[in-house]
Amino acid sequence: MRASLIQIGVDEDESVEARRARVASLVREQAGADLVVLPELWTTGAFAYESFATGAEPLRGPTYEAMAEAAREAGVWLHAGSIPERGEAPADGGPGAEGPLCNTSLVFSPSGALAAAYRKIHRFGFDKGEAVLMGAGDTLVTVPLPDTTLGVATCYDLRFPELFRGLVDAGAETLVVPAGWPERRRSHWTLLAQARAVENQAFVLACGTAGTHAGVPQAGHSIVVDPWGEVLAEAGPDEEILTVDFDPARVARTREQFPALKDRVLGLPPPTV
Ligand SMILES: NC(=O)CCC(=O)C(=O)O
Repeated sequence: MRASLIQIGVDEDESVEARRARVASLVREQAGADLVVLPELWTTGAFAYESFATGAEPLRGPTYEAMAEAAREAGVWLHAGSIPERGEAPADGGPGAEGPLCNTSLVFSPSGALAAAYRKIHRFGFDKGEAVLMGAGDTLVTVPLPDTTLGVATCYDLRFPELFRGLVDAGAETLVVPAGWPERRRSHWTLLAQARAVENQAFVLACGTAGTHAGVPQAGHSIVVDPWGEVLAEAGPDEEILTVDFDPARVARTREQFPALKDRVLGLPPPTV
């Protein structure tokens, strides 16, 4: 299987419309790949909190349309990263009522059909930013492809191993993590991507952004890790397309030859004091 991770530079000197057109063209250039992956919130920037509301789109908005068409034209599975999605206003909300905002990932099939939407479960920022501006998803999402099953998670989710175990229990073999990870915590990014791969005996495809937005330099360093925890490919700090060939059958082989997942002990009682 060939995957291309498009590590987009997200800077404020490019308009959302220009970036959307540029990204659509980069996706089209990946014809021949099986899977293309984009980062988190690449239209606005994951740390551009003031732009979440102004840059919000309905699920089937301009980014959806552009990415569906690009996936179809390239004939690839496309994890189109995430958008700030504005949900529908509640029917009884009164005039001017707005629907909730979510950090929503979109996955398209090679025919351009929406295969899955995943609303980020763990929102970043503690008592600020995304954590207060966005609503949280509550549903795990897997996507069956012809040769592997994707399990999807977004950025800060990478810090929560139980989410990934849930995906593995649901059949995931390739864990796809779009992100807008800051340079300041780059060592965590690499370490956590490798940890999620080793503990789940799965491929991890983690695609971040480059550039600087809202004063936050981005880490870049998109990374592909195999089920043994080895780094198959890693990008540098700048905009880059990271292309990697991998054999999805290695997941089943690794799980068979080193069957640690079978030794899980679930439902332990709390410690006694
Ligand atoms: N956009 C994010 O989820 C950022 C996460 C992050 O900076 C971290 O976990 O560290």
